[in-house]
Amino acid sequence: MAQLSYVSGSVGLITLQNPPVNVLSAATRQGIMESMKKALNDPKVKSVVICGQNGVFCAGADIKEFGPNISGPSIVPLIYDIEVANKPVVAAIEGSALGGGLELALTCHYRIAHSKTRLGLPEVTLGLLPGAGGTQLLPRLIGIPASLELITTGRHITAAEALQLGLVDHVTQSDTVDSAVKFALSVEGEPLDSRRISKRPCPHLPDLDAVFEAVMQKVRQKFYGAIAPIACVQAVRAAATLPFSEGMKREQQLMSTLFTSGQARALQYSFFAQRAVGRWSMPSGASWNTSKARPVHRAAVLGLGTMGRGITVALAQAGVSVVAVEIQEKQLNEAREHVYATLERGAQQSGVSPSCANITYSHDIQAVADVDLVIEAVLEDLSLKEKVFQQLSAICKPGTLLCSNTSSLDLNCLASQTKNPELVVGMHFFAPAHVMKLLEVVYGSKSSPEAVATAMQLGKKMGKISVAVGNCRGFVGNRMLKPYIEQSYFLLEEGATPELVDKALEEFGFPMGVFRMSDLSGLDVGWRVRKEDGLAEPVGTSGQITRLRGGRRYSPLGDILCEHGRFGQKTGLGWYQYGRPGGRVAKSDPWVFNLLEEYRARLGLTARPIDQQEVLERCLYSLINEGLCILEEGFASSPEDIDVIYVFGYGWPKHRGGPMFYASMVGLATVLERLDHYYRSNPDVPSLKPCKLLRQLVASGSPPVHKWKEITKKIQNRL
Ligand SMILES: CC(C)(COP(=O)(O)OP(=O)(O)OC[C@H]1O[C@@H](n2cnc3c(N)ncnc32)[C@H](O)[C@@H]1OP(=O)(O)O)[C@@H](O)C(=O)NCCC(=O)NCCSC(=O)/C=C/CCCCCCCCCCCCC(=O)O
Repeated sequence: MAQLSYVSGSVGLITLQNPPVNVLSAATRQGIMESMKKALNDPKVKSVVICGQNGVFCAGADIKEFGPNISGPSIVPLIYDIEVANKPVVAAIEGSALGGGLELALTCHYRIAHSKTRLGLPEVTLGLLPGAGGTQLLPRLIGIPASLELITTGRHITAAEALQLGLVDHVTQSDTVDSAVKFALSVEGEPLDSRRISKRPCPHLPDLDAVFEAVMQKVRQKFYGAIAPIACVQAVRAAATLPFSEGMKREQQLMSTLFTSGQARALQYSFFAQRAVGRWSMPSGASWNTSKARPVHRAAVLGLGTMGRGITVALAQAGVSVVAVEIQEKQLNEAREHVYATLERGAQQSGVSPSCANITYSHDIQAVADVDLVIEAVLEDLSLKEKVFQQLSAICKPGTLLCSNTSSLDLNCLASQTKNPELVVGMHFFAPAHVMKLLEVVYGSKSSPEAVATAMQLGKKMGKISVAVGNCRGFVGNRMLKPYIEQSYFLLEEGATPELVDKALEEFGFPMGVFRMSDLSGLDVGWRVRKEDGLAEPVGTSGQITRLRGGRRYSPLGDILCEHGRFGQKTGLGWYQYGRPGGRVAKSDPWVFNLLEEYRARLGLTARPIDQQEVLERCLYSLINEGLCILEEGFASSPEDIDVIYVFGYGWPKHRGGPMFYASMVGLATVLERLDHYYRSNPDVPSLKPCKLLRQLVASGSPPVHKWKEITKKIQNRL
């Protein structure tokens, strides 16, 4: 797992060999230790170069090994043997140097990086801190402010930025190992004391207390509820105030607390879940490793409203040539300007040139005739979309993939309008489409595996985390949102306020509670759907209110707000007041309190005290229950799919893993017991009725999330 060879007469070359990304698993650590010992004891060796096989230096500790019993040599003493070595050690960094990989490089006396390398200390994103000395070494090398920023965000940086910060000594465009070997030869025999970072003092920072206080406040706000960023700040503070050995002890202390935390488990689960969703499968058995994606060189976006514009930007930024079509001239011109400005801004931020040259605009749908793939993003109206799909099917060259950005309509209806329904899939983006990471790739009953593979691959190219899901109402994300929102309305009827419900959810870790979120996305969207479903009927001021519709409890509160023109932020009024249309700052609105009181009085409902626990249980457990139904019915193929959708599309707090992981942390038996309890007192609310899969999982001893598939398969086989 690490090999010593000899080059250029006097250089010992240690190569990490643990594909694909040379993580520091037990055998690799053992290999480094033995190779280092051999090289240092060999009088022929005057310098050492450490590199990684296959163009990757090292992605850090092996996360799969984390747990109560880590075997093999400990990482900290191992890499510090490198710093104390009496022969110069040079890190030849290419590909990635992350976490423990970067810490390994920091204990080397010199660092040469290839220009395409990414470096960083991303441990915070795994619920940890850089626990192999990173919090003590980095501030001594690049100073406190830059270290705080890198360590608390876990951001990966380019070699150019690393050079600017003083994190690496040289950046090369040519062969990294060759450059490092030449460099090692040039420094043989030179004194090493000044090269040992642990021996350096931390650069002085005036107003130390004020700097740390400000960073701590920022971190608490930005990563609400997460403990790792706070521990990171505390550890860096130790570097600034304590001698190295004391700082190391503090780092280890803080690391021990994080290492066994539920948050670390959740974040590490999420790391692997993000990768697992790429290994998609369909109920037919087709999957990622049996289906070949087609190349997409040229794509079209049809409809340049908010979503269409974001999708155009995302495609252009991914280097795909785009034909952007909008039939309304005014909207087309506005879109062109908007897309241009967004690309310019993005280019300024990332330091690359904008990709405007990749886009052509047209108001004629015929312009899509020779593209490889179309993404339709016209208004969310079934008959309009059906017409568009008929046209696309007639215009596009044979084999063009036809995708819809619908968030709720039946994909099979759209596919049935085309000559080749196997070429139709959903690509459900989230607003803003060029920013949000999530993409639901929806397969209909006739979608071909090749079409799914192509949409998944295009999503990856656009930097999205793509999840393949089945074609049920609302797909996965929005379907689960329905019972969550429904419960929040029922809670208002029973005595809660929007503020109380939102506070509970925001303290749980959502960036916005359900009511603030609804105000942001627009209350009229759901209202239109409910009207189409025949649920929302005008109430008026003196009309009768029926709470039982379609055989189940229904709350018309959202409809009443819409009847008063309160569509949320865009109208300046919704569940809160915003001062003006488009305002962002939510303020409590006495109008809403009065409405709730009058509403309860009209229905003879008595307000009762509701606590945060009840809000969380009812909103979250009903959402979890719906997720389990989706798994049971096979519209998502694994709990990881659902969790990734919720974390990356719906603001579920990352450090809680996702709804399925959270349920397993709370205890499936507890979730079942609470749902049973609430369903008993609300038998007209079917979303509170625990689903079969939940009962089955509990009956099987509540296995961990990665074992649920065995049980879902059994249920599906019986259906
Ligand atoms: C950028 C990447 C490196 C590469 O990206 P890409 O090319 O897209 O490839 P991927 O698909 O992402 O990855 C390929 C496969 O490799 C797997 N992988 C990647 N990284 C790791 C890893 N670090 N560990 C394990 N596996 C990894 C990945 O899953 C893929 O496989 P598969 O498809 O899933 O099968 C990108 O991969 C990336 O960003 N990787 C993560 C980098 C990272 O986060 N590194 C930091 C790791 S944590 C670390 O380094 C910590 C260091 C300090 C260690 C100190 C340890 C002390 C422990 C003791 C603490 C005391 C406890 C006391 C307890 C008590 O008191 O009891």
